[in-house]
Amino acid sequence: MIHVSIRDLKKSFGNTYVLNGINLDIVPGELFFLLGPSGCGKTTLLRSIAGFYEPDAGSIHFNHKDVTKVPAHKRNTAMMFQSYALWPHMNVAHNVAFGLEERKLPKSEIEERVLEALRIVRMQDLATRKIHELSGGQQQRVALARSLVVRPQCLLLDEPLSNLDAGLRMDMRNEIRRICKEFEFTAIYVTHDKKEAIAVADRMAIIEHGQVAQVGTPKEIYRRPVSSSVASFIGETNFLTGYIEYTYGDTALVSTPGGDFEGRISEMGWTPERGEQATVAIRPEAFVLRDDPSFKNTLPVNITSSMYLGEIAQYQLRSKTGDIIRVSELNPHELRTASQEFLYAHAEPNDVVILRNRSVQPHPPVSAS
Ligand SMILES: Nc1ncnc2c1ncn2[C@@H]1O[C@H](COP(=O)(O)OP(=O)(O)OP(=O)(O)O)[C@@H](O)[C@H]1O
Repeated sequence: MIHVSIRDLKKSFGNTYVLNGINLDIVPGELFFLLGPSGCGKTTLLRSIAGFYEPDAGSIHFNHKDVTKVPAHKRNTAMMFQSYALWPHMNVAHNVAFGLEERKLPKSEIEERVLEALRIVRMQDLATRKIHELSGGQQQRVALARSLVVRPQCLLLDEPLSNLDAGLRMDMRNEIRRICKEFEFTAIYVTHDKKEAIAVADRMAIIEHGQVAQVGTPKEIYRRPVSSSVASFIGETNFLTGYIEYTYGDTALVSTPGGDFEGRISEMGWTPERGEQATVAIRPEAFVLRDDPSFKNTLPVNITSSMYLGEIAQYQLRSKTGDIIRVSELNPHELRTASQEFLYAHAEPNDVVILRNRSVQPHPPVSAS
């Protein structure tokens, strides 16, 4: 198990910085996810950790040892790619053994380690099968065994499940978590699948424009995002803008044109001042539709469209001031239909996040000059 420490990491291609000062600590035995929009630099960061790219600036330490300039084959990491590129003409065991044979290890040790890796992924009974005789999920397991056979200190996974269908993905993500936890790997996992990350990660980093926007457990990031971009990246969110009325502890009240909302302040160390602009973020499932206007934290709305989807009902609503609000109602007994009459969309303060308003910057390429 290793501790991976990344400091001020920068990497450019041509004159554009793709990693723009990454700082991260991944603790021993942690299953850590890198998540973010396409092109934000996730794969570049993973490849830098593997040693395939040398950064322009900054450092990478494994257990306090500086590996920034150590070549990939001496880092004791194993990387599993999106396309798992197995050799079709070789059988399972031979595919797994290949990396060890290249390293010229003794035959008996290779056999022992291949068997151990196949046991971990529960493929020991299919060791002599040809790759083309395996299902997609079984091929995936062979690719994982091939990564594990080198006994890496750190397992790096780049979209490892993107070639699998939905059912297999679910099985394999649970399997990857089981293996990482049982054998105490430090693992760094890149995906753009938010549900996969929320279900499997111990912690995750949201990367935006080559920088870390937020680090936390899936619950922390889902329930207390630090910005509107993180909030909307990780799940659907309603935003209302307004002004701070008052603050106490980690709670603030924001007055929006449609109604007042009390909620939790998104960022540690930010003490909003009265009159400061702020944004209220509320997930669709955090709203409850009521006929009674007497609740606090409520927005008068009318329904513009509604859809029954079995386990949930989805509503699109319009507030008096024209804001479009989306609400999901779990286990709906009846579907409310579009009407001109006002209902009241209520959210508990604990489910409301108060975000600091920052001027939203479009993302120009950052010059590496
Ligand atoms: N070898 C390279 N040469 C030039 N540009 C590159 C290279 N590798 C990546 N890039 C660029 O760097 C940016 C980040 O790429 P990267 O693959 O790290 O993003 P990502 O977050 O993994 O994206 P995705 O989710 O789409 O896989 C992209 O604009 C990409 O085109």
